[in-house]
Amino acid sequence: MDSANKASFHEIFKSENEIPEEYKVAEIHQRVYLLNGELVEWNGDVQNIYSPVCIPTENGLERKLLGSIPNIGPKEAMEVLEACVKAYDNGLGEWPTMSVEGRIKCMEKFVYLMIEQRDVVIKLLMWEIGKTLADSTKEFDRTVDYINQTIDALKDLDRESSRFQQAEGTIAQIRRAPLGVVLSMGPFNYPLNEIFTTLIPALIMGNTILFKLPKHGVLAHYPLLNAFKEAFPKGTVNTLYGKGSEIITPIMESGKVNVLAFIGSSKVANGLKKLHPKVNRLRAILSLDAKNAAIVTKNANLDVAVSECILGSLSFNGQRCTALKLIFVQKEVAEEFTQKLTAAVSAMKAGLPWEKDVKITPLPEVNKPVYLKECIDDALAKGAKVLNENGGFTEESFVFPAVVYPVNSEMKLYHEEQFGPVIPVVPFDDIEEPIDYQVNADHGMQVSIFSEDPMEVSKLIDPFVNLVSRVNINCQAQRGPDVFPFTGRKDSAEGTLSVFDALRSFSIRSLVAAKLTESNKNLLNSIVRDHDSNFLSTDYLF
Ligand SMILES: NC(=O)C1=CN([C@@H]2O[C@H](COP(=O)(O)OP(=O)(O)OC[C@H]3O[C@@H](n4cnc5c(N)ncnc54)[C@H](OP(=O)(O)O)[C@@H]3O)[C@@H](O)[C@H]2O)C=CC1
Ligand SMILES: O=C(O)[C@H](O)COP(=O)(O)O
Repeated sequence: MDSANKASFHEIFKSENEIPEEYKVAEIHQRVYLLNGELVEWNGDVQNIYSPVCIPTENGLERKLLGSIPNIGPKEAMEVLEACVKAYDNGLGEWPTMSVEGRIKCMEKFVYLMIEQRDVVIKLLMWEIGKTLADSTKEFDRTVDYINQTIDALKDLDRESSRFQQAEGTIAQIRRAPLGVVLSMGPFNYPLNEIFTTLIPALIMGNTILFKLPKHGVLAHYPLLNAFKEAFPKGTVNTLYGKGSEIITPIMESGKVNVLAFIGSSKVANGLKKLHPKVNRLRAILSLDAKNAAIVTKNANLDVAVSECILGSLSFNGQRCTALKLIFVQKEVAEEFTQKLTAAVSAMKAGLPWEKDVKITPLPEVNKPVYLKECIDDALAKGAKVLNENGGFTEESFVFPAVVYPVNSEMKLYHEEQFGPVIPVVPFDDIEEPIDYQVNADHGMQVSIFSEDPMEVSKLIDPFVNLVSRVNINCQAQRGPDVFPFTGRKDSAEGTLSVFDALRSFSIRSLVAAKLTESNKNLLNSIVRDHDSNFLSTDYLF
């Protein structure tokens, strides 16, 4: 890389006085955690939280200190678990027995209090994980929408379970009952949204929750602690802060967690599952790693393919499980495609999260720049090139995206989930090659097919529908809309999330059944009206 190009990236990190006042945040030194409805004070060990945004100092670039959080130990972690177990009380606690209407009211109060914290949470997301202003705002608003959609979906579900079914002389009402104590954990790339995609449906179905936040993104939750405390009964929601390996291990080993709701890497998820002494009693709802491929055939509209592959590969610097992490391009169009791709990547603006039009921002994971360099060097040593001039340029936490070509199955970039701003491009002759990749991959989440030929598209859909859980046609891979099912095959997922699926995943269908006689009909009719007296449907079977 020549020094003129490097110089243009030195401007990325600004001194504190160059940061606009409206985007500055005060340090947060959190000394409380939520236990049994109280914000319990913590005077022990703490963990410092740093931003991926660096500040130039006399000693060079340094990650800005954002604050600190309690490092609670195993003893306190077990108290948090016990509060949760007690609040559930074998299904007899205040929360699991509360009417659906009552739970919805609590959730509505929570959303109201959450929205009051919108601006500060968005600012913290930018500082803690380096997400752009547009994407941080989207993460917050999407989370609020998700909660509201969940409330609506629960109303529909409750209406459904107010009805009776009858077959073979038996009549039954199918109720949705909670599962128990849910441990919810999530990754750093959507620290707010991902935790809430399990915590909210689990909670509203009557389970009690303890949750552990990722170390990048934990402070963005601090303004919401009070909302949890105010909105829900004691012990219903409890928080864990500290080193995952120290505090989660005893919790899992206790056997008192009924549901592990985990979004993150399969390595950590599988390790946690194994700790449960009776793993058959543990329900696991997991959303895990993926290496989604794009397939650009000779019949693709290359402009569409390039713009969607860039969105897919580089939104939030490629740090999404749904990101496109390997691009197959048919040899006939490989040169034109890579030229267009390289030009578009080179034109992307790098900078700090709140700056206008910025798409490429600093990365939170301290070791990520070194790991990405290893992957790129491995490919270079095996015959690939970085096509764009500044590709892979690194300055402390910042890495400019690299288009690497031609990548093959001997290289790390072909197999490993880079989860960062590197686009490996694989030329292919025969369409069987990307299919083989998917057959042999450990993951099976999504694929994106780019072609304008209906016959070709139709021929490709069938194998891929059976290899992954979503086939995208002429568009990038993504989780949304959140009402669509979100899952994966092989190491990519266990269970399904979405506004509707999650309510079902965090509950069990529990029957109230009776012989179909005239007197039972009358009895059940009056029971269902009682159960439903202050809520919803009057649309009964009889
Ligand atoms: N399918 C999906 O929906 C998504 C999947 N992902 C996947 O997540 C990964 C990236 O996220 P990342 O945050 O690095 O995932 P990790 O699996 O490293 O972390 C997820 C959570 O587990 C905690 N944790 C990590 N190690 C341990 C341990 N030994 N014991 C207990 N808890 C632990 C983390 O806490 P701490 O931060 O404190 O270490 C964090 O809260 C990628 O593989 C990506 O594909 C990401 C987003 C969505
Ligand atoms: O965390 C992730 O990577 C998400 O599940 C991806 O969500 P998105 O496709 O909406 O960005």
